[in-house]
Amino acid sequence: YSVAKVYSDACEKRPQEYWDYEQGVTIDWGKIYNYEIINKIGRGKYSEVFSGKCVTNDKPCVIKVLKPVKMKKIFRELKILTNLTGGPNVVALYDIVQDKDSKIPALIFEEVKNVDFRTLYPTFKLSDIQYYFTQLLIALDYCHSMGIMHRDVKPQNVMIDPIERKLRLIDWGLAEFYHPGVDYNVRVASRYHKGPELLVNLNQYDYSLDLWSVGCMLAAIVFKKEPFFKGSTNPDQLVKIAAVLGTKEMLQYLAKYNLNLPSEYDKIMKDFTKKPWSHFITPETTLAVPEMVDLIDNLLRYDHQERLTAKETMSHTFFNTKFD
Ligand SMILES: CN1CCn2c1nc1c(Br)c(Br)c(Br)c(Br)c12
Ligand code: NA
Repeated sequence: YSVAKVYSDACEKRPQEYWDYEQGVTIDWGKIYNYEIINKIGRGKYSEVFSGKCVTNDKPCVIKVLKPVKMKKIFRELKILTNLTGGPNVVALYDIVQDKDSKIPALIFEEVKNVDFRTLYPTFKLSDIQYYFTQLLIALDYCHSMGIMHRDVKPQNVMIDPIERKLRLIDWGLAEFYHPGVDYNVRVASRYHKGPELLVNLNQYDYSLDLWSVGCMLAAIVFKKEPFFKGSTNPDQLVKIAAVLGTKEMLQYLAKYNLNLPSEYDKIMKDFTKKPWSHFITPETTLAVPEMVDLIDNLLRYDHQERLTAKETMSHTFFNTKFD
């Protein structure tokens, strides 16, 4: 049994309609003819994404056309977006429109002039990491305080406009409301950013899952290894984690939560010694200052209960040190 260290009562202290999306969501549908599609900018498992324009005010927008999935999942994303929109560094939802014949909802968002992370991150100095990761942590502490885990934190879901120094957390399609004692689906997040709890079927996870993903993002930038844990399959993802954090330490983690290593690991798990973080430092990893390494060490923990919370992370010495 595991309960979140923080914000464990965020949902129960709010009225049922705040978190109960099963009853359906009253949608104040906008008008689809108010929006013009300009270009396709992306496509995922659950949606196609376009740059667009709002014809009434000529403002640019992003149009996320949902692929037909269970209405319950659509209601969940809509409920979460309406609860969070307007919050710090959460992508603003402008409108919800329905394609008249297909009846599929399309979400209209504020536009962020995003620069792809593969181009942007290598330009980061320590002060940029301090600034942008503070903005990301502000968004995460906010959504956690609102009883919501994002569950898909990764560079592709963190839009950054370096000109305006604007950061927005996007794609709340996998986000979920946190309730103590609930067994959650472990098939969430994207492989390279999946926390160990998802890979060992620890279903009672919480907001701390998002902080594992933040740790993966920081380690990839600082140790110049994108992604930091590159598993070829979900089971291999845990092997890649154990190769760094150690196999004995993993077994101690499993024992704490009375979990057995799922059988798919029998043939692939090896007996790895825990690597010191210095193992990843080279003459090129100039960003790997002691304060950063200590921060990464306190995020990339097997045990989700040991990880820093979003608020604790913002108070870590790394964010309170002046780097030249
Ligand atoms: C695949 N790409 C590239 C840029 N971009 C993509 N998906 C986006 C979504 Br969903 C939103 Br909401 C916003 Br805002 C931006 Br910008 C997005
Ligand atoms: Na989105």
